[in-house]
Amino acid sequence: MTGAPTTGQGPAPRGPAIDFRQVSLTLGRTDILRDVSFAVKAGSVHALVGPNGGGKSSLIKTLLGQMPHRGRLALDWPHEPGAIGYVPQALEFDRGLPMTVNDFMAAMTQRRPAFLGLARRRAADISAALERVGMADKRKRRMGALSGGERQRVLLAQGMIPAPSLLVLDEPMSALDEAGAQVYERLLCDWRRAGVTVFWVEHDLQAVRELADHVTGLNRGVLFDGKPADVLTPQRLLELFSTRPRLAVVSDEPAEAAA
Ligand SMILES: Nc1ncnc2c1ncn2[C@@H]1O[C@H](COP(=O)(O)OP(=O)(O)OP(=O)(O)O)[C@@H](O)[C@H]1O
Repeated sequence: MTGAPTTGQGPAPRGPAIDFRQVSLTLGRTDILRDVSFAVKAGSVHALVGPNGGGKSSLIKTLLGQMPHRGRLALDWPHEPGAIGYVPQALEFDRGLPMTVNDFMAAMTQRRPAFLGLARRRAADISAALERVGMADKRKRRMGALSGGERQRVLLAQGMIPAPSLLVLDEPMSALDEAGAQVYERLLCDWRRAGVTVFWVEHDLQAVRELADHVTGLNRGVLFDGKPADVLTPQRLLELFSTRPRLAVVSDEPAEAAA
């Protein structure tokens, strides 16, 4: 056992605590993240909110080791390191591609090429994951023929194989309809019960208020950090999503660029 903090409620966590300590990211000449410091408790559902372009996806990519950051980023696992599931914001692909849901799940979750079919070892996991998101009956549909919400359910399903101890979700609810949102809420309950750490970028602040244990506001740097009921105050939200600070930045640009 390590000294990972726990949520103080529910089961012993199987997911890691995460410590961001003065994490900065500069791409080209742009400061994307500046001295970002906050902690995610092991086994908690932790939401990340902020305006468009505030650096949320970049922080996720940094967490996944895909960005040349400065500062310290540590994952403190309660036991052996487990699997990390990642659900991206969207999936870019040619809609005309003859790729079924089964093909996509095979390509995402097994090493052998998808055209050789599903590995027997993975077939049961894939069926169970598609069942959990309500997509088992559409597994032979072409990915390009699915609605945005259905594609998002499939993206959630691929993030569940192999069973993750840490789930990193980039706006998983953005295209979900009401039924899809209920599916997602059930999954969150299951993950919380299993002690999985969930790090979740979300724009729907009502969902964050109802479903997250903790929330961090990010706009290049950390704006606030705490329990949703304490920190998501009307004044905070006004400041967070106000366009005025960005207009001030734009006014520094040459006139034609700002137009
Ligand atoms: N590879 C890159 N090179 C240069 N700038 C980048 C790169 N990736 C992202 N950025 C810039 O970093 C800033 C933060 O982008 P990011 O996608 O992390 O924000 P976000 O908070 O996830 O936004 P949204 O809510 O709109 O998805 C943006 O100004 C974006 O243009």
